[in-house]
Amino acid sequence: MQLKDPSLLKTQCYIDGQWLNADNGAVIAVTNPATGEHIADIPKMGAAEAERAVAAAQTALKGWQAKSAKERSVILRRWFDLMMAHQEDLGIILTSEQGKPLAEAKGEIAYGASYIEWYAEEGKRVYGDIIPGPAADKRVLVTKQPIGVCAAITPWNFPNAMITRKAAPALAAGCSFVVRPASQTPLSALAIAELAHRAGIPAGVFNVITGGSSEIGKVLTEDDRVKKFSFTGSTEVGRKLIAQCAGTVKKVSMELGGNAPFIVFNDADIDAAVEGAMISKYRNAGQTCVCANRLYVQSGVYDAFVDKLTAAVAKFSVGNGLDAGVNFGPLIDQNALAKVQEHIDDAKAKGGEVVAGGQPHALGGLFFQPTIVKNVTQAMKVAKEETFGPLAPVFKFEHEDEVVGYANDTEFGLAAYFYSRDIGRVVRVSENLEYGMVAVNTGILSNEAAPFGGVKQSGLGREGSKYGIEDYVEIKYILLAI
Ligand SMILES: NC(=O)C1=CN([C@@H]2O[C@H](COP(=O)(O)OP(=O)(O)OC[C@H]3O[C@@H](n4cnc5c(N)ncnc54)[C@H](OP(=O)(O)O)[C@@H]3O)[C@@H](O)[C@H]2O)C=CC1
Ligand SMILES: O=C(O)CCCC(=O)O
Repeated sequence: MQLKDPSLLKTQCYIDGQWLNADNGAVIAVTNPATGEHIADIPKMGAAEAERAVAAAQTALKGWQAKSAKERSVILRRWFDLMMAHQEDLGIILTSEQGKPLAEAKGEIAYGASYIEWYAEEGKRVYGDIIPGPAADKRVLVTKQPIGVCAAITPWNFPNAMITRKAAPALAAGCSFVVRPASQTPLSALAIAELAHRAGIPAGVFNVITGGSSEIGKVLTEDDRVKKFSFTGSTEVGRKLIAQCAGTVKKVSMELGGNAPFIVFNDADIDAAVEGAMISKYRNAGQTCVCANRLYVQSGVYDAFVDKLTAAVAKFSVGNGLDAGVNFGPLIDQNALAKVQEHIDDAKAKGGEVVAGGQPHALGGLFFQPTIVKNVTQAMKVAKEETFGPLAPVFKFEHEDEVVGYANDTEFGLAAYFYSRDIGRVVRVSENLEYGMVAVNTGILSNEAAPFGGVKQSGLGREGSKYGIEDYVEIKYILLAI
């Protein structure tokens, strides 16, 4: 890895301001999904080290919450500046462990850093209220206080932004934080810790621990010192972690699976819809929870849309994300490839027609061809399950009510997209889609100013925006008799 600042490549955990190995010296290998090359070994820590990280966060809490919001803001702003100053190196580390093309990785660094910038400001605006009391001699005061030690488990698909999106509001509110990143992508998390150290975040306020997911997860969800737990990942694991948090009645936030519909009506701007589908479907090789999973196209524009999408997909340059010109990287692992292939095979067996891709890429390894299948129906697996890969299944529909019914026929409710130029339809469909986020005439909706999150089994809580910090504070009511 050619870094301008090689000291950003950390291979130890960051606990209580110290760089540490696992007690027993065990390690986990990190490999580059594009090349299979071994990049680093990181500590395989367990319950004992996790308890120490929680203890450090508990000890550091007092000093951090005693600082003024403005003092915390100055430190967070420094963290943001450092992240942007090292955007190129952080991008290279991210691409090397995760696979997404370098331009996308650098985009994620800026996106991740934007949450730190946002909450450096928002932390100063955690307002309370003074409410007229129930009697003339009473005043009701409402204040918001940091919830306490916060913990998080994050996934491999956004190794930087899924950490900053949780840590920034926590730290801005005056909480301390322990994160356990995915074992496939720990190096981005450790680089973030190095920059937290350089920014002057006090020891114990921000901790990164790598290692066994169930062992560490058990401590982070069951230790009573942790007051708030946040997770991004699959719905299956999320359910388990919510249950584990129940024993100590922790506040939880969950960003879980999606099954995003992407609807194109006859009155849409088809070129804009194709452009939106390209980014919504194929960003990060289809591995985001807000990726379009089901493309519903009205019959009048179905053939034109499929033809234009097929032409656009043919222009992808697949390869190692660090190579110039590459804009489509590998998948994360063999399980991911197998799931994409399973969904394609199921669709083909039930009458779907592959019009682009359809199989592993000639480059071999973890590369899969960007794929489009047409003549897809509700009977196929792709209608119900999240593919989390580069497969665009295109369904045909006739009527607005029919497609809204299909779109809502899922236990998930994270993101939905649609294209239409009819203002009445835009309002109706936006209101009728049972999703936490709806994008109209655009294929990308994530930004730090907006509340990111889902309804139904896609999760609990919101991240980003003025709403995101609410999860990291407790409301205290003080009754004042005068
Ligand atoms: N909402 C989203 O953004 C994401 C959704 N997904 C969905 O999940 C599917 C499977 O992906 P996968 O990576 O396996 O997702 P997981 O939900 O299994 O992994 C997400 C994170 O949870 C950790 N984890 C897994 N099991 C436990 C456990 N029992 N206790 C504590 N932590 C745990 C993982 O650790 P480890 O390091 O061991 O993997 C990782 O850090 C994808 O195909 C996709 O459909 C996946 C990732 C992100
Ligand atoms: O897949 C995810 O959970 C990360 C969301 C990506 C985004 O913020 O757009």
